[in-house]
Amino acid sequence: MTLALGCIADDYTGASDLANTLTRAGLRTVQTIGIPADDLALPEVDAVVVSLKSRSIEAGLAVSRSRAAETWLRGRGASHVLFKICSTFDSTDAGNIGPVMDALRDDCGEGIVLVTPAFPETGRTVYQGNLFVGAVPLNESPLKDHPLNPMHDSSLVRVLARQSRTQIGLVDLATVTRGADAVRARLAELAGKGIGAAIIDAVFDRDLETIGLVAADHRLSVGASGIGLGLARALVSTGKVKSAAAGSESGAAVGGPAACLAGSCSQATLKQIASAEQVMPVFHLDPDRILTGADEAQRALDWARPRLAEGPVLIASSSTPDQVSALQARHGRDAAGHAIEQAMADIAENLVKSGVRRLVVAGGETSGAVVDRLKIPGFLVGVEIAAGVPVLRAVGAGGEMLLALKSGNFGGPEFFSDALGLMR
Ligand SMILES: Nc1ncnc2c1ncn2[C@@H]1O[C@H](COP(=O)(O)OP(=O)(O)OP(=O)(O)O)[C@@H](O)[C@H]1O
Ligand SMILES: O=C(O)[C@@H](O)C(=O)CO
Repeated sequence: MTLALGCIADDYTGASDLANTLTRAGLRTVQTIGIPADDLALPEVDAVVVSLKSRSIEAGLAVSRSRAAETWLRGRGASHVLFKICSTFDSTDAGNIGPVMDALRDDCGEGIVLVTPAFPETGRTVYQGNLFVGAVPLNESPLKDHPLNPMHDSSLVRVLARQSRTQIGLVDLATVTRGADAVRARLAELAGKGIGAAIIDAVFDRDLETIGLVAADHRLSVGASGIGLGLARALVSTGKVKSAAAGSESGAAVGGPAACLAGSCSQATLKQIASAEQVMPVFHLDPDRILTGADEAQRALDWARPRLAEGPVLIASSSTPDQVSALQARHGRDAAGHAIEQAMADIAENLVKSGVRRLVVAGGETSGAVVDRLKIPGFLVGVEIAAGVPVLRAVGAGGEMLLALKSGNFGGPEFFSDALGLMR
């Protein structure tokens, strides 16, 4: 297998978002959980997305795991590696986008790295280096209340400069609009000044196509699914990859009981839970009980098991920003997040033991905890449920299973029923 594109994603939902984008753009793509074991049989593909759970861990660990993934991908022929980050640039001043970018850049000897989280299909655009989420700048969006990495600055040039060892430049939209050669000239100018990375503006998919053409000549880029789209289209349009039919079917029906787990506290997920209340039974976990050692997971399982034969159920830990802040003040941010993720993993593991074969999970960290616990080594990409969220078929696991891993902010109000409707 010689890869046309290697990708390292900093969380599992982000990885499936990217794998979905690459597949839709014609690249045969597989998503692996971590670096694949040597004995994992992978199909012949153009792109591998190695999913890490490195967004919110200590920067040194994020760097070492990303480096190992890069070595594996380059060893399979990937001349370009995309480090997939969140389209809302989820990170703190301690990292992890800057430190991982710096390390990968050193490893591959890249002069200047293009960076953009733009993903117009989901409302993420970048103008003059400022990230917009829908109509508002990042710092006015719901991301200002994110439980793990509240985002308070929309200027990505500033945000990345606080995290990185290199100076950060800007390639503005006027330059992108003038085309690939104009972007190349601007990058050469910035690199000549010793600048090692540049935020690049993008508002429309056509901007991403220009960016993809330029990025494809480099060894490394950093961004969300938008730059993945640009890279994939560039690989197809330059003939480096023969376009494959998008993965519109996810194999034979799996059937069996279905369940949804929500650990995301995003506004989108809160709305989706409220809609689900109309069509399926919903159990609201008590986060305080999880943190004080009560067997809240068992209480949820006792509630769920008798209901599974009648239809899907949803178990949610999600709370409003005020409730999240109050819980974190009582127990600490990391302890709260970790304990709830582990409770979700316990619930998922036991639901699967009870026969659940179709599982929808909301939230990147939550999905990471669940997929790790289920020991799933990788996924094939099926139909798209919503922008950035495909149906995933587990590969190499014990039994057949379908999953959907939803990034916190993605999907319409009916997401849970939309997903289950496509997971047969
Ligand atoms: N009620 C709650 N109070 C405090 N923290 C919570 C609560 N419910 C869940 N959490 C934690 O909040 C974090 C949510 O992160 P997660 O990545 O799962 O969702 P998200 O950030 O909305 O999704 P994404 O990363 O895909 O955008 C997790 O660590 C989870 O355990
Ligand atoms: O890019 C995004 O917004 C998503 O794929 C994601 O990474 C959220 O966790």
